Amino acid sequence: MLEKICNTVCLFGVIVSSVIRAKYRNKNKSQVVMDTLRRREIILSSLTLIATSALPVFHNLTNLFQPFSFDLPAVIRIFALFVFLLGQYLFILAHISLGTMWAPRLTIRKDHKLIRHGIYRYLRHPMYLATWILVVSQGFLLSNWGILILGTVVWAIHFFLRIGEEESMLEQEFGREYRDYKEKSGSLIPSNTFKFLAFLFQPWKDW
Ligand SMILES: C[S@@+](CC[C@H](N)C(=O)[O-])C[C@H]1O[C@@H](n2cnc3c(N)ncnc32)[C@H](O)[C@@H]1O
Repeated sequence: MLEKICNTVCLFGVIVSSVIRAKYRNKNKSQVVMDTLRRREIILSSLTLIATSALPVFHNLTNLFQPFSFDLPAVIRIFALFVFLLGQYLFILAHISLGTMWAPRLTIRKDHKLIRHGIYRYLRHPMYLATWILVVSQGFLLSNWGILILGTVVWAIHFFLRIGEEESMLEQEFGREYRDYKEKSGSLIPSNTFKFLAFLFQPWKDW
């Protein structure tokens, strides 16, 4: 029963993320003026999508990674379920705050604005934090080494290659404003934990 719930939540999570991304992708029509490392980003984004979303869904439907399954006490699975839902929540909040400035690759748009409100007030990379949480908790939810290791390794490569490039690109575009923002926010760990937690309980006060 618990296994079925976990599998369904994972599937549901992939559907929710895809719907959100499609919504913001369609909204964003303004011209791209900078597309840093385009080819590398297309390849890495595709691999990340396959390893963290497509394969888990495929496994869910076909038992593709069955030989890599492991047993997990119910209490750890339930914990992983809550962590996974927290990751989804952060992912949704980050999309709401970043709005039309969101892009799947490293791009700067015409009239690009630096977002410093909502969840970005505390964290510069809430989507990446959410992705870390989702990738790891998903491996435990599905209790499968194949899903856990493949997703984590592919995402880790993408994350470590991308994060420095993204910060340099934004610093080049926004200069002093970005350096000031960097001083006042955390990368993956919130600058002010208490205010951050308060924000998570009432995000509508500062979308
Ligand atoms: C996939 S999003 C990830 C955003 C962020 N790193 C995160 O983890 O939430 C990458 C795009 O967001 C844009 N971006 C990242 N931080 C931004 C900010 N604070 N304001 C505006 N655009 C931002 C970049 O231009 C890039 O094209």
